Amino acid sequence: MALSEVAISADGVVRRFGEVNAVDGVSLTVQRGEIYGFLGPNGAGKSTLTRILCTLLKPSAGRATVAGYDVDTEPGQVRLRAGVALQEAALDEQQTGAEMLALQGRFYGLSKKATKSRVSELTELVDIGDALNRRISTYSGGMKRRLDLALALVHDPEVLFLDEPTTGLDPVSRAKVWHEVRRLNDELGMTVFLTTQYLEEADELADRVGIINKGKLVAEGTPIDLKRAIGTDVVTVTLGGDALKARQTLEKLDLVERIDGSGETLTLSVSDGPSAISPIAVTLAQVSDVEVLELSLRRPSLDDVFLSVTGEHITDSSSTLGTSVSSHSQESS
Ligand SMILES: Nc1ncnc2c1ncn2[C@@H]1O[C@H](COP(=O)(O)OP(=O)(O)OP(=O)(O)O)[C@@H](O)[C@H]1O
Repeated sequence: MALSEVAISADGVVRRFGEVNAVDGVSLTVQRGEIYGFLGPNGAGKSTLTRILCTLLKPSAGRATVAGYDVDTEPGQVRLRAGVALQEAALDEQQTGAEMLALQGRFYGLSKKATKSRVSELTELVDIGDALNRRISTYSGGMKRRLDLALALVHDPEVLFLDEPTTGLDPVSRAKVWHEVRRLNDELGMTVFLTTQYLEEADELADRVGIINKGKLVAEGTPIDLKRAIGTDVVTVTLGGDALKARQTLEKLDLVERIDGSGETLTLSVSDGPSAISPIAVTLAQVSDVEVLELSLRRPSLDDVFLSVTGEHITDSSSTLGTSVSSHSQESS
């Protein structure tokens, strides 16, 4: 049978928990070989859709396929072709990494010989080499995630599901996971469906991003197209002194389309950032009792995309991995 070009499809998928529509009519398509970033705040419905696609949860309505098979009616076929690393890795702390990988190999019906050669391939692929023969209880958080990733790959899946693969990891471990995901995609052409609440992660890794809020897909596209569609640049001003007075003055400038934020830091939407920045600086310099502590121009971020479609920021600073969204989005735009 020819391999389907569509790796994942969801058509009007709904999942209810009592009164809550955790997933509320999501339709999306992921092509083979894509990295699809499913971005949204806590409780948006990311894990629920992932669990449905991995056959761990039944949809209340709608239809979904993975690798061409229906997740509801052909779950066995889907499981053979899908690798899954969920948020809570189910690792047995008393076993070694090698033992768990061998067990997983047997679970998928690989012979002892095939499992051994697969384990050595995986050791290289996910960079867990010398820790494999240690008990999992000695692993760091990053090591556990990488072992979990290796476990998801034992049966050489066509589609890899990663549910928030870097939540809680330090920057070095996070960079390693990103590197591995890219390598799996580049070298093996593996399709990756990755949920994240981190803007940078979606921006860095995903070919396309779907933004989910309250169970609904509210925007979808390449990170660059999504940000371009905002149509404005962003000027951020940090002020000392009478910030309210500064804001009122800025509101009178025609070139400022919108001002968000309160207190000392204001976010100004402008259609042409480079030509707006100097009138803004000159205007602020003329306001008495106001000091400009910082003035910067940036391209829109995925958070600005989220803001424009939902009226809210995606979440607090935890979504930005502790780095400035602005500097990152400037680099990647
Ligand atoms: N088993 C369940 N029973 C009842 N409600 C649930 C269940 N699982 C999820 N929910 C609810 O469904 C909604 C979506 O949850 P989900 O875990 O899919 O969100 P998420 O985007 O993955 O968030 P997080 O990043 O916090 O994991 C939330 O309101 C959650 O409380």
